[in-house]
Amino acid sequence: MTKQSQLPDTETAVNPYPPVRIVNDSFAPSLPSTRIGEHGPVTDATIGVLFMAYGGPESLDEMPGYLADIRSGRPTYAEVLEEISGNYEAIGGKSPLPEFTRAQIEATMTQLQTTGGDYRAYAGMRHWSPWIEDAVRDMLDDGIQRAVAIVLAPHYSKLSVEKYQKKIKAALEMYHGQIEFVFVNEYHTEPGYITAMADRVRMGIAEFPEDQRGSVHTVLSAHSLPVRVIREGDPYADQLLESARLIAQQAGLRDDQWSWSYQSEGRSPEPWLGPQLEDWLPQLKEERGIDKVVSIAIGFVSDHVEILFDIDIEAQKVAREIGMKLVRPPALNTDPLFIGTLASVIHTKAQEL
Ligand SMILES: C=CC1=C(C)c2cc3[nH]c(cc4nc(cc5[nH]c(cc1n2)c(C)c5CCC(=O)O)C(CCC(=O)O)=C4C)c(C)c3C=C
Ligand SMILES: [Fe+2]
Ligand SMILES: [Fe+2]
Repeated sequence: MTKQSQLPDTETAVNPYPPVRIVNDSFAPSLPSTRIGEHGPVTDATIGVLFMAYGGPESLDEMPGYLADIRSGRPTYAEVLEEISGNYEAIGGKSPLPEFTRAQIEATMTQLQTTGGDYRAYAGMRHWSPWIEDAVRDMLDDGIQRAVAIVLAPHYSKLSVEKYQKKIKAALEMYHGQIEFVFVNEYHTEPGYITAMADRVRMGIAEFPEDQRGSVHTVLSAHSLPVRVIREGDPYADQLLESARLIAQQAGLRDDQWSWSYQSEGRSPEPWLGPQLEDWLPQLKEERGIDKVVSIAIGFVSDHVEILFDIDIEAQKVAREIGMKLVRPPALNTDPLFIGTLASVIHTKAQEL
């Protein structure tokens, strides 16, 4: 999300609302249960796989609760609620993230079944239902003793992956349960992920007429974080650049044919990592005369609001205003190379159990 509303003190807080899902008769959530796919009897050989994702509201009614959780109970102001709800309205009134998450888990489990391992899938969201805590409770109820935990985000940060992992540990304490977990921390240099992203670059360039392709510039981006976090030693920014260089190399881009930017800066007043995509595009145009761009968000593995709104609507608007053609190929979603990567890192990690 962008920093449209830096907040004056005078605004009115509209919550804390409790972060609970509002359910009505016609509501069918994409992830109605933490258990995904076949769930027969658990044996000593069974390995649980806990897939974790950010979570997203599936109706605008859920927005106050969702934001209350993201903001860790700090009040959400009316202007912020209105602005973020407006962003979701612009992309269809709901987050597509839970649906993509389910599809990614189902596809990964199909791949994992070919390894001969007895894997059982669970879904747990960090900021919305079904919660990571629900998944851990269901795993304990099912008698799971050993498990792999993976976040549907390839880069490690103490503000992302570590927080998901801490939720598992807190849930085990809360339920006085014991499961031996091994954690996939990152998979940002896995060849399948890199190749799948490089394919997206090629896909984007192919959208331009053949005689223009040599002058297309690719901007790789990821969610910004406060600069302070990186100064404290967080590996997130280094991992992103490592991925970006590998993707550009794999896509056959020269150094002048690609660049890096951050996106979706949060609202806190401290400095966030930049440049932000919507500032970087005009700079590319002014300083280097670039007017054809492919935009790829390499830190996200599915199409959700940070892409569908922040790039497809906001960055597109900036591009149009400066006479730039911006192409944004689809996110990885259920790309077989990416799904193969997930299955392979999970299976490799499971050997540690
Ligand atoms: C690496 C860090 C982050 C990733 C990846 C990330 C993904 C992500 N975020 C949203 C939606 C929202 N995020 C918001 C705030 C927010 N996000 C991060 C970090 C990552 N998010 C931070 C540090 C913050 C600030 C939190 C705070 O304490 O205020 C918000 C709230 C409003 C806003 O600031 O814009 C939303 C909404 C999605 C959908 C997403 C993708 C999976
Ligand atoms: Fe955001
Ligand atoms: Fe976020």
